Amino acid sequence: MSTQTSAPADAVPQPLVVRTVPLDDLGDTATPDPHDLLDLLPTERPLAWVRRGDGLVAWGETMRVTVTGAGRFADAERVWHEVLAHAIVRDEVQLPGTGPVAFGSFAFDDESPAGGVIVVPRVVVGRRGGRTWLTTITSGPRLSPAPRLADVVGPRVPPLDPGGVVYTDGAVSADRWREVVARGIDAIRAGEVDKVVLARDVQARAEHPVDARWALERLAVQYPSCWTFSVDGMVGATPELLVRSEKGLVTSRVLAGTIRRTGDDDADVARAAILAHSSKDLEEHEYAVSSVAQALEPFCSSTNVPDVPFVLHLPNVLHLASDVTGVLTAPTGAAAHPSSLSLAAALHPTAAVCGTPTTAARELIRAIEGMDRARYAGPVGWFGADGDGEWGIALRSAAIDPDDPRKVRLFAGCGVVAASDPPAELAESEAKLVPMRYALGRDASDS
Ligand SMILES: C=C(O[C@@H]1C=C(C(=O)O)C=C[C@H]1O)C(=O)O
Repeated sequence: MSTQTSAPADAVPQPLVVRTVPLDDLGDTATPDPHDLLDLLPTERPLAWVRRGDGLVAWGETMRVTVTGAGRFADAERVWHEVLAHAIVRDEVQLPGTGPVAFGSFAFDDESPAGGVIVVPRVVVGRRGGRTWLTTITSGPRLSPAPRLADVVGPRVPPLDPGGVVYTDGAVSADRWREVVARGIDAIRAGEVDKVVLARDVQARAEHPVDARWALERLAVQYPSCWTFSVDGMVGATPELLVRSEKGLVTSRVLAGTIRRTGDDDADVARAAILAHSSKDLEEHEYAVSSVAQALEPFCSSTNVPDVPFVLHLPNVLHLASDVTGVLTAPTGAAAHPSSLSLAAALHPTAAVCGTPTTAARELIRAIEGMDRARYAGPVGWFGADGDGEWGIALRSAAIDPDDPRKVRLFAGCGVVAASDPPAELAESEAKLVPMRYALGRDASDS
């Protein structure tokens, strides 16, 4: 386990200086458009967490903390608290996402060299429920003057078109991945696990370096009910919220159980009904919901777990979905309730992306999946000074290669139970690759 900061807390010569001011000149707040926020982003290292035009975009790096190992979440959180302890903050808006903010992305597996990162940006622009704000985070001896958007936003450079994209096999070819799924089913039948989530990657090579903003804009428009994110080269639009923690209330959107859409609305209504009654999918879903409910329980005075899932309609697939909620309480002996990142650490990996039981499923994934998931299926999101924040599961996502941004690794996985069928899972994984293929494409039908 190791922690590295580009500006370690004890070596930061000056405290963080954080100013949040209201912003009036950002689009029509009554009908938020994701472009209003995303259009502000520069090409270099854009940070984003947006949904239906609300959320946060950020750029610049005042501090970066890289972590590895099983303690990666706790290490990141410790450094964040150390830095905050000395921060000079004036927050004139006082909403979730105002004041100091850090974005993070963490590896799925404790043993992955991808580890994790939190980035404290230099500039954040946020919007929520018709209110918009600007935060600057610098370091210095005293409070800086109130920032103005015009001073911190560069000239708008439209997202760069990646050009033609060629797709090739990732670590495991599609054919061989069917065998991986078959091995997973054998392990379930042998009683090693009840459910395992198996994933694959696909390598994309674009004609030009991939500008994350190109993907973000396409994803935010096409997948408005998802959380469109960009943190340290990890880009995607996830439908699955690992945890949101806000003023003592915690929410998790659990997905598991999937059916592909046909493109025909009537047929899809019929498919939604099939999904809602499919015992195989309901079983997969139940494992995922129980894992979240059990992980939240020690931190909550009460939880609400829906009896039956609803069907979430996305352009590419339909999912069984449950919104689990809870009221946070301080665990015995602790003064405060845990931060959103600690909750994410406690929840991760849920059975929606790992399996049941967790340890055996993770071992099975290590043994048969044949790739390092890196930050795919790990927590991605942001948190603030009070620990509140939002962490999604990095699904429907891709990693832009930092050494060669023409290269992008796309990921997709599927929950496997005893009744699963390898060719059907392969087809489901293809459907889950559609959002990122679309994101790298060039016109509406490109996917
Ligand atoms: C693993 C992924 O998705 C997860 C698996 C699902 C399933 O198997 O039905 C559904 C949603 C996600 O929890 C992915 O998109 O890569």
